[in-house]
Amino acid sequence: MNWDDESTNPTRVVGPAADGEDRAVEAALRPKDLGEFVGQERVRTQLDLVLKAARARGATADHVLLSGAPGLGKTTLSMIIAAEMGAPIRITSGPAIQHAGDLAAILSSLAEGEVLFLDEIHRMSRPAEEMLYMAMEDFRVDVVVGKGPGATAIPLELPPFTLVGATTRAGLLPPPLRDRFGFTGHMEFYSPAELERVIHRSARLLEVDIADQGAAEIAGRSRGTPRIANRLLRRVRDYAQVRADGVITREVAARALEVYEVDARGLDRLDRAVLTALLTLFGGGPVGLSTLAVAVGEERETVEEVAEPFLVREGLLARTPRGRVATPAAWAHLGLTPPTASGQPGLFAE
Ligand SMILES: Nc1ncnc2c1ncn2[C@@H]1O[C@H](COP(=O)(O)OP(=O)(O)OP(=O)(O)O)[C@@H](O)[C@H]1O
Repeated sequence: MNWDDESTNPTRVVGPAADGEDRAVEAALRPKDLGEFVGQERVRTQLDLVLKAARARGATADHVLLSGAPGLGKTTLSMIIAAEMGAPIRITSGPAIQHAGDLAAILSSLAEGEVLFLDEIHRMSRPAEEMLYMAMEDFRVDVVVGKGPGATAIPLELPPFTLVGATTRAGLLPPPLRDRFGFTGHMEFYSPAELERVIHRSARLLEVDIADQGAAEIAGRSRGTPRIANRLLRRVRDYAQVRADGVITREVAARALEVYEVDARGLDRLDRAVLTALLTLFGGGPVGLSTLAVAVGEERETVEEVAEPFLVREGLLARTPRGRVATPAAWAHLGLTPPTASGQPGLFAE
């Protein structure tokens, strides 16, 4: 099974990247203003001040950098910024801008005050990135015409605009780019209570009948991510329609998510396979990544990049210099007992 490309992998119901169905329904579920946007109090309060101050000055808002994992609401916030400023928005991404000319074409066609949302800004090409520095600071680009010794740079004035850059890793951005943003917002994973609010709101929009406990059950399995919460809600709705009376109760949600192999903590089959192998075959570790990957019949990269980040975040697995090690919480989660002194003691075993 190919788990690597989460964007095309239809089997991973807890993958954070958007799939085709997500894209089709997300537009309808996006909050339209800051008041509707759930959670992220700090970013919301700070952004509210930035936008209100810009509006009061009759100016274009400062450039904004949003960092955080996929599915936490960066695209949604960029649309809210445009809406709050009463400005149009243009959406593109770093990988779509291969040449500086691609960027020049976009920048030169922006309207005054327009918001340019640049997703995955860390994946832009170097020449485009350098052009962006000048555009952000001076609202000007140099368009190079011709090649070789005869090439000339023609300066082009741009209307003031607001760049909203999004990145999963702010640390990957070169400091000169990072420094040109007036405001940086770090998006955190959502608490279960916040996800419950997201789920109730989406259920209302999708006209799905859901009990508080049903929403809590889905929230607990959504890995801190609204996109996953909305996707699980849709899968549970299907189950409720076909196998129950359409109402999402706690039992219906739990049964539905069992069908999709998402456990009470949001682990899926791959996550559990990795943990089970670590505990049952290697006594909780330490064990090398390659050995662990062979044991679960997956590629090293799949284990390292798809399964491990969430297991580490949940405090179920630790990456140590000696190899992968299960924590006491991992034994408890799978209902297993760690080996005693007569067995093979793990790093965390007493
Ligand atoms: N704070 C929030 N309140 C309510 N819904 C939210 C919130 N954040 C995200 N969502 C929902 O989650 C979905 C995914 O959000 P969005 O596309 O903005 O994430 P993203 O961070 O841009 O992801 P990616 O980096 O993969 O593009 C949206 O449909 C939106 O409805």
